[in-house]
This record gives sequence, C-alpha cells and structure tokens, in this order.
Amino acid sequence: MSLEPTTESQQEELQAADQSADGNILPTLGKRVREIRDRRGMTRKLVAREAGVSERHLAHLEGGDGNVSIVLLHNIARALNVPLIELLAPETEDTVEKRLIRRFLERLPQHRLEEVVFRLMRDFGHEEAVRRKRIALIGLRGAGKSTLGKRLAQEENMPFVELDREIEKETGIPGREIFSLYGQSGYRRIEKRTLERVLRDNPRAVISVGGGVVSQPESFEMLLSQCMTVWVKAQPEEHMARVMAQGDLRPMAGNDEAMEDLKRILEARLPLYAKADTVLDTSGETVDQSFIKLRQLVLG
Ligand SMILES: Nc1ncnc2c1ncn2[C@@H]1O[C@H](COP(=O)(O)OP(=O)(O)OP(=O)(O)O)[C@@H](O)[C@H]1O
Ligand SMILES: O=C(O)C1=C[C@@H](O)[C@@H](O)[C@H](O)C1
Ligand SMILES: [Mg+2]
Repeated sequence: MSLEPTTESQQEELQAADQSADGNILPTLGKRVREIRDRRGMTRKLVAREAGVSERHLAHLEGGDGNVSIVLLHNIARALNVPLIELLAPETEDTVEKRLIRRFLERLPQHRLEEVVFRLMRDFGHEEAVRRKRIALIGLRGAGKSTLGKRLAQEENMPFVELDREIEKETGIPGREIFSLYGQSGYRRIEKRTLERVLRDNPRAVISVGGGVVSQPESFEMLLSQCMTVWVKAQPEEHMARVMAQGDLRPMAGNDEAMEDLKRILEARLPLYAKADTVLDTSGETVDQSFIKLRQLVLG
C-alpha cells in the first residue's frame, strides 16, 4: 500500500496535520480513531482484535497519550476500513450531503458497492463528463479570469467566451451604461439570458464570468450545474493593484473607502465563490505560475 498522498486535498490535509504536530498530533490522532470507530459502531475489543493490538494499547492511543508504530497504525486503519491518511488528517468541513453519502456507503456491505458504482456511473457519469467540458472561471475583478482563461482556451483549442462582452454584444451597449440604464437587477437579468444562450451554444468552452454573477442565484446555479467552476482568487490588495495597473483608476478616484468596499464584497461573496468545484489562489504568483496550476486543476 502506498502511503503517498495522491490528491492535492490530501496533501493539504497532511500539511495541516503537520502544522498541528507541535504536541497535538497524538490527541488529534486518538480523537480521530475514536470518532471513526464510533461511526462504524465497532467496539474497542473488536478493533483491537482485528488490528492485532492489545485493547489497553488502543485505549491509550484513543486517549491521546499512546505513541504507536506506523505498522500498528496501518493495521488499525485497516481494521476500521479507512485509508491510513484519514487517521492523520483533521476532519474537513464536509457538506451535510457528503457526510450522509459517506455514512450511507460505510454501512453498505462490500459486495453491494460495485452496484453503487455502476448506478452512479449510469446516472451521473455522462452528465459529469459533459459538465467538465465547460470550464467557468469566477471571482472578483483582477483575479485573472480573462488572462488565464484566454490562454487555457488557446492551448486546449477551445472557444473562449467572455460573458461580460457577450452581454454588451447582446444589448449593443457598454456594460457600464447597462448598469446605469437598467440597474444591478436589470444587468443580472440580461446576464442570465446571455448565460443561457452561451451554455446552449457552447458544449465545450472556457468561460470567464463577471464577479457579480454569484448574486443572482439562478445564474449561479446554472453555472455550478453545467460547468466545471474555478474560483480564481487573490489577496484584496492584489485585486485592487491589478485592476489599477490595467488603467482603471476608478476604484481609487476620490474614494478612500474603495479598499474597504472591496474587502467587504469579497467577504460577503466568500461562501458563494466557495461553492465552485475548485479554487485557484493566484496570490503572490506570476501569470505563468498560476496558469500551470490552473491547467493541473482542470485537466488533471
Ligand atoms: N498570478 C496571476 N494570475 C493572473 N493574472 C495576474 C497574475 N498576476 C498578475 N496578473 C495580472 O492581473 C491582471 C488580471 O486581469 P484580468 O483582466 O485577467 O482579470 P479578470 O479576473 O478577468 O477581471 P475582470 O473581472 O475585471 O474581467 C492581468 O493584467 C494580469 O497580467
Ligand atoms: O464584481 C462585480 O460585481 C461585477 C463585475 C463585472 O465583471 C460585471 O459583471 C459587473 O460590473 C459586476
Ligand atoms: Mg475579465
């Protein structure tokens, strides 16, 4: 069995576990073993027997003061039927749905899992493959959606669609004027209509979507369900500096509170942007570095 973390999230979990290693590792490990054992409904006696450790040793481990060899830990993980890494990593904040699904699967006997895989593939496999052919980049202004999206589309020979430009084409007026003529809600209405058309016309594309799309639930739901979404983010100061470097001095012109506004908007949108399939943090990185990460995230 390989002990290497295979996915980025596993690597992050291990790093987090590493950071908590300053004295916390044994209590954390003990708590995880106990939690998983309880979740499985297994007695300590049973786990100890299946893992080939004494009950006393296991009790010490669960109490946070028993050091344990990697081989024994491996045996305990096997007895609990979880990958070793799950014992070492702090539990991530899963959604209720993910927890329910996991619990459901844990209770199914091994011989029925093949059927579950088959049904999932049948019911969702195709849809999911289709969804992943459209890559939508979301995030605040200056995140790098257009810069990185255009390059990804070029390299992968896919159409590149800039939703804000499509809205301008659809209405025949610049975005800023749409805002002053129709207001925020008018803009979002047109955006929704335009997004429907773009998705219909482009089964395969890279789409850069204006940062405000998350405030229109129907549009955002459409994006999440029909595209592989990437939240492109940076530090607030970088968003601001990048927008200004592009020659748009409006954010700062006579407005000392611009930075505060930006932080507030980012904070308010965080839970929404966080619904994206994946996150690309461009903080402190060059365009080239972020592009390599993006390609890895979406193409694997
Ligand atoms: N790591 C990075 N990744 C992406 N862009 C970066 C990075 N570092 C600096 N930049 C610069 O930041 C700017 C990002 O602008 P871009 O127009 O791509 O953002 P955007 O997310 O499309 O914004 P908007 O919502 O206004 O359309 C570019 O000028 C780019 O060169
Ligand atoms: O972040 C935002 O609120 C916006 C970003 C732009 O791309 C446009 O979608 C619009 O100007 C709103
Ligand atoms: Mg852009």
